[in-house]
Amino acid sequence: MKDLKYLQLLADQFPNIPAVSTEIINLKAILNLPKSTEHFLTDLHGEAEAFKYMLKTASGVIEYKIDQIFSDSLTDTEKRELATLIFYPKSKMKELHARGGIPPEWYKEALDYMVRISQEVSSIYTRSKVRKALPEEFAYIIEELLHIKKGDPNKKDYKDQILTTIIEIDQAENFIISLSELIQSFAVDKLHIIGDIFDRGPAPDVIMNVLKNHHNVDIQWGNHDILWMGAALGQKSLIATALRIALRYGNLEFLEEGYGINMRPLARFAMSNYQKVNSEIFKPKLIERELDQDEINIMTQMHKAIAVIQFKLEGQLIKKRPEFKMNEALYLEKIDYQKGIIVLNGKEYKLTDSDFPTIDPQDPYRLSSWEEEVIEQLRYSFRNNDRLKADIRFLFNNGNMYRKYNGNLLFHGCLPMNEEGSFSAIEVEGKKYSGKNLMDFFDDVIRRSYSNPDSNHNFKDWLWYLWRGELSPLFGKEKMTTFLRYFTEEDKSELYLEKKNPYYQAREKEYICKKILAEFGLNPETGHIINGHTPVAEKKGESPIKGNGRLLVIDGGISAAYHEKTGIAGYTLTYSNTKMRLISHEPFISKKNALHKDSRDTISATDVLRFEKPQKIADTDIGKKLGEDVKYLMQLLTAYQDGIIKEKYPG
Ligand SMILES: O=P(O)(O)OC[C@H]1O[C@](O)(COP(=O)(O)O)[C@@H](O)[C@@H]1O
Ligand SMILES: [Mn+2]
Repeated sequence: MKDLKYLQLLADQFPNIPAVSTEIINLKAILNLPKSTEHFLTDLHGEAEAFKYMLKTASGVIEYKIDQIFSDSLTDTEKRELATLIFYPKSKMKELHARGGIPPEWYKEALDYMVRISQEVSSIYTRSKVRKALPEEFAYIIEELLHIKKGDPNKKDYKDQILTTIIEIDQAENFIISLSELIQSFAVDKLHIIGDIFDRGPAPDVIMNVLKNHHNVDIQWGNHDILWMGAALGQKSLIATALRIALRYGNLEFLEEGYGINMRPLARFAMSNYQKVNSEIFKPKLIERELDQDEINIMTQMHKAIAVIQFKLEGQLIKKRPEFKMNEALYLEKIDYQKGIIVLNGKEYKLTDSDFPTIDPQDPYRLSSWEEEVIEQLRYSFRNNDRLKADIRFLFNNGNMYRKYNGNLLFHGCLPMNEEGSFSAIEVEGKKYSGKNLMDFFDDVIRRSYSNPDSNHNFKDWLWYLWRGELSPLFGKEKMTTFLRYFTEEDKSELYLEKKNPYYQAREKEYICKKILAEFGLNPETGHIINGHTPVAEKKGESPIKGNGRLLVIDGGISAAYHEKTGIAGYTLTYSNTKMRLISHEPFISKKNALHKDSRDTISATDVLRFEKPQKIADTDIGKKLGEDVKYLMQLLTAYQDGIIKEKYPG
C-alpha cells in the first residue's frame, strides 16, 4: 500500500480503533454543519471608527439576526436599542447610568436577550469551537446558558437563578460586555480585507491593532499597504511617499504617537529651506480635524519638502532600474528652473510653484546633504520601531497578492491585460510572467524583500514598482501623475489623467471574468472575483456588480475623502450559508451618532447570489480538506481491522 507510511504516522495520533472511530464520527458530523459567514471589507484608508463599526455590526448581520429572533416580540426601536447595546455595550450602559441608573429588571431582560442571540449565532459551530472562544472568566456559566433550550420547563428556574445571581453579585455588566464580544465574533467567522488599510485617513495604526486581535482574518495587499511595507523595510522613495500622503491629509498624529516616528528632522529642514511655498497647493487637506495656523504652516512646508525629496529619490530609482520602464516620470530634468516652466512632449507648462532651493539643475535628482540627513533619520525611525515592525510582520504573514477562498478569487486591483483581452506579460531577467504567474512572481518578490531586505537584488525596489508601476496588479494604471497634479495648473488636467489598465473595461464582460477564474483554477460557472481599489461612483449610476454577476467591486469609499465622488460610504460583502449579499453603507458620522440613532442603519442590500440548498462545511475549502482527512482515517481503520497496522492501547 503506497500510503502505508502515511497511515503509520497517522496511527501515532490515533493509536487504536476507538480513537480513529471517534475522529471519523466527529469530522463527518462537522461536514454537515452550516457554512459559517465570511465578511469582506476593503479600502479602509485609515478610517478606524467607520471600520470598527462595520466590524461590530458585521455589516448588518447582527441586526438581521435580531430581526429573525425577535420579529414580533420587540418594536423597531427596541431592536435598535438592543443592537447598539451589542455594538457599544460600555458606552451604552454608561449613558443609562448617567440618565438615572439601571434597574435590575433591565439587566435581566438584556442578559436574556443576549443569551438568545448568542445561542443563535453559536449554533452553527461545534461545541469545542464555541468553548475555545468563550472568555476564560465566565466560560463555564456562559456554556451552561448557551445550552439551555428555549422554553425547556425543566431548566426555567435554573436559568432564572443564574441570571439573578449574576445581577446580585454585580457581574451583569461584565457579562453583557462578554456576550457582546461573543456575538460579534460568532456572527462572522472569517474576515477578508481586500487591501488598502493605510493612507488618507487618520488612524491606520488603530485598524492594524483591531486586525491583529481578530480571530480569523486574511489580507489581500493593496497598493497603499505595499507602500507602507516597503517604507518599513527602509525603501526611501516609499518612506518619502508615505510621509507626503500623511502630510497631504494633515495626519501626523498616528505617525508620531501611534508609530513613534520622529518628524522633527523634517520639520527643522522644511522651516529653514521652504519659506516660500505655494500654500494653495501644499496646505494639508483638512478632512477631520481643526488645526491652528502655525501647525498648518509647518505642515505645508514639510509637505513640499518631502514631495521634492520623493521626486528626487524616484528619479534616482528610475535611472537605476531601467527594466521598470518608468522614464516618463523623470520630471525634474524637464524643468527650466530659470523660467519656472516644465517642457513635456515639446509643450511648455507653467509651474504652480517654481521655488526649488535644494535642486541643482545640473544634477536635479541629487539630494542635498541636509536632505540626505533627513531621509536617513527618517529611515532609521521607520526601521527601528517595534510597533511598526509588528504591524508590518502581520501584513507579510497574513497577506497575499491574491487569495482563492471557497471558490472565489480575491485581489485588490487588477490582473494586467492588453487592449485585446490577453494577459499582459512582464519580462524580468529574460523570463516572462503573465496572468496567474505574474501574480505569483510579485507575491514571491514581496516575500523575498521581507526575508532578505538587504540583499544585493534590491527586492524592495519592486515594492515601489508595485506601488506605481504600469504592470502592477495593485496599481492598475498607466502612470501616476502626482508630480503633475502638484506642479501644473488645473486647466491642464489632461496631464493629470491616470489611464486605467484595460482590465477595468474587460471585467465588465462575463467571458473575461470566467477566463480569469479559470486561469486561477477556479470554477468559472460558480466562482466570483472580488476587487477593491476603484471607488464605485454609485452617484453616477455605476454598478458594483460586473461581468453579469461574476465580479464584485466593493470599494465604495469608506474613505471620507472620497464620499463626494462615490455618493455613499462604502460597500461590504457578506457570504453566509444561504446567500452572498452586497451592502451599501450610509456615511458613518461618529460613534456618538451611531449610539443615539433610534432607527436601524439605512443600508440597502442586494443579494448577489442565493443558494437553493444552504451550504454546509462540506461545500467549503476546509470541508474538502476534512473530507480528505476522513478518507485517510477510514483507510487507517481498515488497516487496524485487517491487522496491517497494530493497535496500541496505553498502559
Ligand atoms: O486623491 P489623492 O490622495 O491625491 O490620491 C490620488 C492618487 O491615489 C491613487 O488613486 C492611488 O490610490 P488608491 O489605491 O486609493 O486609488 C493614485 O492613482 C492617485 O495618483
Ligand atoms: Mn488601492
